[in-house]
Amino acid sequence: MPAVLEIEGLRKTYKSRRRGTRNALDGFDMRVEAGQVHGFLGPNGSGKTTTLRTLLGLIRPDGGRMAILGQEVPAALPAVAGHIGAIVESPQFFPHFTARDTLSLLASAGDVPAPRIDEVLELVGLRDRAGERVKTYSLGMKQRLAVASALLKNPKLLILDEPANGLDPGGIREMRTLMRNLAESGMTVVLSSHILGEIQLICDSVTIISLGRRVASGPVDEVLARHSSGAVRVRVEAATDLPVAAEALTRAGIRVTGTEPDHLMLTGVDKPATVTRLLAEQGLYVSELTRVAADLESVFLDLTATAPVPGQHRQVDQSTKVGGTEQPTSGGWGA
Ligand SMILES: Nc1ncnc2c1ncn2[C@@H]1O[C@H](COP(=O)(O)OP(=O)(O)OP(=O)(O)O)[C@@H](O)[C@H]1O
Repeated sequence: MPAVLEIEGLRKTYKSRRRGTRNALDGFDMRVEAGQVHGFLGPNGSGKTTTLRTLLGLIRPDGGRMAILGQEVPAALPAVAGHIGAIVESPQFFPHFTARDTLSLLASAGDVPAPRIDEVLELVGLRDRAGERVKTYSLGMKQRLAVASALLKNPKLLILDEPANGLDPGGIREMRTLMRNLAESGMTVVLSSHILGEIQLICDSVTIISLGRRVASGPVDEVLARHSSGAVRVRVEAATDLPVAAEALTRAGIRVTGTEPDHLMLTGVDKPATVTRLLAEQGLYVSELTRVAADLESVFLDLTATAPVPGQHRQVDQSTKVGGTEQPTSGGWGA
């Protein structure tokens, strides 16, 4: 079966007189199979929005190819646009309109039959509040209205940029249930998110992007299994010594992917005895050293510290880490 979404070698360079040249996408690949909830992950500035905007024909790429539902885009966008629902920029609604007014306006503009309005209101759980003005809605309700508007055309592919952004835990859970229900009804959902625990719960598969290139992709379980090797939790006798421990391990080329109040998370540890030795050299005594299955967050943090090899044009999956510990300049984390 052809992929619902296929991207190969996508390139985009922004040029501006003030900021110079910036490679936002540097030969990026992505593939999403039908009926999946697919997570699109990357640090700030890694190229997610550029990818989604390029897919939707809002930005012209400098190279590479893209296909949606088996048709090459942007050439076939007029033919496939009716099968795509997308929220890439924060949608703006008329504050004095009700949700029903808003959807009616969009439905008549898009030739969507009126009964579909009630269907989408039901799907996103806004039917009871559909007669209230949007300005009285919570952020979560506005997000659900945005999803409802993207669902009007009953798309085969739904693309959502940060759908859980700013939502409280209850809102995030509702969004999760909605995504799963949509996938079960046969829709393919691509969502970018910064909430990695959420992506791990919600998604069947993921693509991780860093510095405009793919660093990992595949079913969530496989990505975790492939990148879990060498994940270790370490405690020392006095928790106040953890910063010294982290520094010594980092100096020796071990990646510290998490610093908790009472322990450190490490990756890339071939021999746990190395950790014991390095810490003993600092006069620190290990009280726990446990191999753990990595979660998506630690895999992500590890992978996005991976930089392309200068001068080589290939996916970062095969490239090396810069200095073992260096973070990409465009890295960073959080919304
Ligand atoms: N219009 C533009 N002009 C110049 N540079 C841009 C423009 N838009 C994006 N960039 C740069 O391209 C790179 C990729 O940006 P992009 O917005 O695609 O990243 P992102 O992964 O969506 O980030 P975030 O998670 O912060 O939204 C960044 O270095 C960004 O500064």
